[in-house]
Amino acid sequence: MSVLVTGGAGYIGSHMVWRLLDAGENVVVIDRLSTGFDWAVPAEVELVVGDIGDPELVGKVPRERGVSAVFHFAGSIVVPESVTDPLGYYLNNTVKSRALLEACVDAGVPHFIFSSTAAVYGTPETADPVAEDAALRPESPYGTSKLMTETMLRDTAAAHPLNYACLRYFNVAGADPAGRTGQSTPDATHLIKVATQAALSKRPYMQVFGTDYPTPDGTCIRDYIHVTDLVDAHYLALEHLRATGENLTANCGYGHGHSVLEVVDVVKRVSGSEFEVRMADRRAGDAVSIVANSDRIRERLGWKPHYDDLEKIVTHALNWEDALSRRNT
Ligand SMILES: NC(=O)c1ccc[n+]([C@@H]2O[C@H](COP(=O)([O-])OP(=O)(O)OC[C@H]3O[C@@H](n4cnc5c(N)ncnc54)[C@H](O)[C@@H]3O)[C@@H](O)[C@H]2O)c1
Ligand SMILES: O=c1ccn([C@@H]2O[C@H](COP(=O)(O)OP(=O)(O)O[C@H]3O[C@H](CO)[C@@H](O)[C@H](O)[C@H]3O)[C@@H](O)[C@H]2O)c(=O)[nH]1
Repeated sequence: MSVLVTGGAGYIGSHMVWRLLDAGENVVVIDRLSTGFDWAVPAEVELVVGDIGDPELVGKVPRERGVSAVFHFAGSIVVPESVTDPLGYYLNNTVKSRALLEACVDAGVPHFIFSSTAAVYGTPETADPVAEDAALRPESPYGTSKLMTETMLRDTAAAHPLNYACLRYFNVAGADPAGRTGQSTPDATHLIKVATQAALSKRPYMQVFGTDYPTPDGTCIRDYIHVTDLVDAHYLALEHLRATGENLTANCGYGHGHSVLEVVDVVKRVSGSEFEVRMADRRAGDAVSIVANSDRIRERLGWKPHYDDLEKIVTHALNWEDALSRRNT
């Protein structure tokens, strides 16, 4: 039997692949390599280059490889891009997830673990950490495209012998502490990635989007979760589905946040680089503050994070960014 990882050549998916290998699982990856890299997939893992929306491909792989669980990471992930290209996002994140799900039902795959997002909540009503039963009011086509897949999963699991976990990630950052993989997309827009690139002079400067928010230092607050703790949560979710068959929707975050300026300060301190930071206007669509209530994942899965420390997250991100420079030259 094997475990299928869609998007396994991407940032989070490649960490999942290593986590599964570390646990002794057989792994197969489907990735079309739009933002992922073939070299990010370990040599011992079969990489099927193709699209999860291709019914022939997704019809074949689960049957031929005896797939007993799917981790579904493949998708489009840039919130502002989804605003200008909503149909592209509904196609890649919703329509193609439907094709994959149908193939899983047809092949009798019992367990499905889905990459959802904090963007399903939109801007929370209060500054308190947001729990899973909060109102679901996505503010972008990206968030809606993910919520629609959550809904498809719920309804499919009610009708077929398939169970699922929807894991709603907050801000994923950092890299494999052993240096085996990391965030490799050169034009990624995520704060910690951008700041580490500025620290290593891969960018001439970075910008802080908005300094007049109603927060202590005027910049937005996010809950940054180390990618290794995130993939640990995924593996626990798989064990939970295998053991209990109970569906689960859970936030993945630590339960406390950091402002943009705090992140920038930590990157400067850890890197020892005084890179230029320009204060800029607010970026469209940014929530002021969003932090996870993570009680459910801790209680139901017994999840205990090991890297709940911004300095460690930044250190690992910097180490990977540095290693990438050597790979690119
Ligand atoms: N990075 C974050 O902070 C974050 C937060 C919340 C949710 N997520 C979700 O996690 C998942 C992984 O994100 P990531 O940061 O690793 O992004 P990524 O872009 O690094 O990885 C996505 C992978 O999917 C592949 N892919 C995209 N569309 C595909 C398709 N139609 N068929 C086959 N392969 C396809 C890409 O080539 C890439 O390798 C996404 O679903 C994203 O929405 C990410
Ligand atoms: O160069 C930069 C990049 C970001 N930011 C700010 O940093 C914060 C975090 O931004 P970013 O790292 O782009 O993440 P988010 O926009 O919060 O979105 C991420 O986190 C969401 C979950 O919270 C996921 O759904 C998304 O896929 C993922 O991109 C925001 O206030 C940004 O305005 C800057 O000031 N300068």
